[in-house]
Amino acid sequence: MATRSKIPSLSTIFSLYTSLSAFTILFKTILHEILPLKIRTFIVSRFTNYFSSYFNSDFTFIVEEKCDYVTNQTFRAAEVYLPTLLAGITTGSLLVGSSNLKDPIAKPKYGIPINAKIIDEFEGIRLEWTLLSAKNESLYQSKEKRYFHLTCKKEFREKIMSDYFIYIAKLSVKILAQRESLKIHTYNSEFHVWESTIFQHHTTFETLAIEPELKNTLIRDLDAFSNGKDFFKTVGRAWKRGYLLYGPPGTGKSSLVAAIANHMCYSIYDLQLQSVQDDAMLRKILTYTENRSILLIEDVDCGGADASCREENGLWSSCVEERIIIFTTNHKEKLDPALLRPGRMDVHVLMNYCTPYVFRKLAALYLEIEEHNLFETIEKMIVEVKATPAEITEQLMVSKNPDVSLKSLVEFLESKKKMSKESEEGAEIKEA
Ligand SMILES: Nc1ncnc2c1ncn2[C@@H]1O[C@H](COP(=O)(O)OP(=O)(O)OP(=O)(O)O)[C@@H](O)[C@H]1O
Repeated sequence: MATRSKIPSLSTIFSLYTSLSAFTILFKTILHEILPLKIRTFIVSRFTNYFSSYFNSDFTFIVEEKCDYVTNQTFRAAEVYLPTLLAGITTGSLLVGSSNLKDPIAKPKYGIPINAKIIDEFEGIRLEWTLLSAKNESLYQSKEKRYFHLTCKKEFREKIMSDYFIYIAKLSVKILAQRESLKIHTYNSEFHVWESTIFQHHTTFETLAIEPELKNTLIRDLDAFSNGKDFFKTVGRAWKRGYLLYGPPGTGKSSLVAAIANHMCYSIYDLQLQSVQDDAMLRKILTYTENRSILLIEDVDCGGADASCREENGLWSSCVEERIIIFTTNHKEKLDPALLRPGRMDVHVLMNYCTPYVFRKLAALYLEIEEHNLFETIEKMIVEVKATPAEITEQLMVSKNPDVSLKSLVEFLESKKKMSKESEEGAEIKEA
């Protein structure tokens, strides 16, 4: 009975509803008549925001492609890491492709499709990634802006911030170290951008003909650099290494750069110093390069020594890590002495004319032979005549038949010897 008496009668409910409706109409009228449109919109939006964030338990991180004008490393890590999750994705379609020019029948890799949701799980936390794209139209150009949304439950926000982003950054470094194709970036000074293409130079330390001591010293130096993060930190130096490769044209300086890139699995940024106008421009160009890469400045003697010295002054060391800089020159004697001072370029490498060892290595590579009855003659001539490895390889490629190509090489060396003798005699006559 007591329970029954608490239930309101139908007439009470009806009269309550009527008075409530009347109040709502009256309130709406007051709102419309008294409050201006701007204030009404403001009140409504504040209510909407409050209730939507109260009921929505999700949190979204926005990861843009650029951060403080440089490549956002979190974006880069996501770009490298997410394709590893795509094999199990349950969308109706997937982006696939292969950039492996060395192996045309290589299995294609997954790419990240725009707008597709990619689900990840980290320590039991469900995460949802989406790659988005927006067009940024300006007066002069239309640029595509890409960014990721990473959504998780609000309560995991701190965990994701402190652990998950570091986890994917570490994984991406590992993945990049195993990638099969490197890139070469060339600076386009007209549009102020680095243009990239697949790096196809197959030279390795195995196929580079250099003296064994030099090869072993270089490999040891590169490996020590690669494992030296803690050392560089302890001694308070930026984690970078500078190499100066010098020697006559055709002695393998560019081939050595390729061997270093392939050994380290680093991409190359090829910069023409002539296209750099001042320090500010150089700084900007360098901030758009990624770490674990080689900055290559070829023919540094050709009018850019000032800029190379500026660069050496360490202006970029603060913003990049794990970097190798390689300068090449055919004329070391023309370089600004400031660049050659101790502590500037860490390693100076002379790439010189062909030696008997280098010749044998080239014969093994190009003709697949270890011995031949012309070897002794050729070795003797190589000691007397200055011939570059590039000149020797040209002769070795004359024919697949070793008898033919080695004979051609002997003739080439004989004519070179004759020419140098004639020019020496000419010089003596002039002096007389
Ligand atoms: N040490 C070497 N081992 C194997 N091949 C070599 C070597 N040196 C030169 N070559 C061959 O000669 C070609 C030209 O050499 P490379 O471009 O590396 O010389 P370089 O010293 O960089 O010349 P430049 O100063 O003109 O740029 C290479 O593509 C390669 O085929």
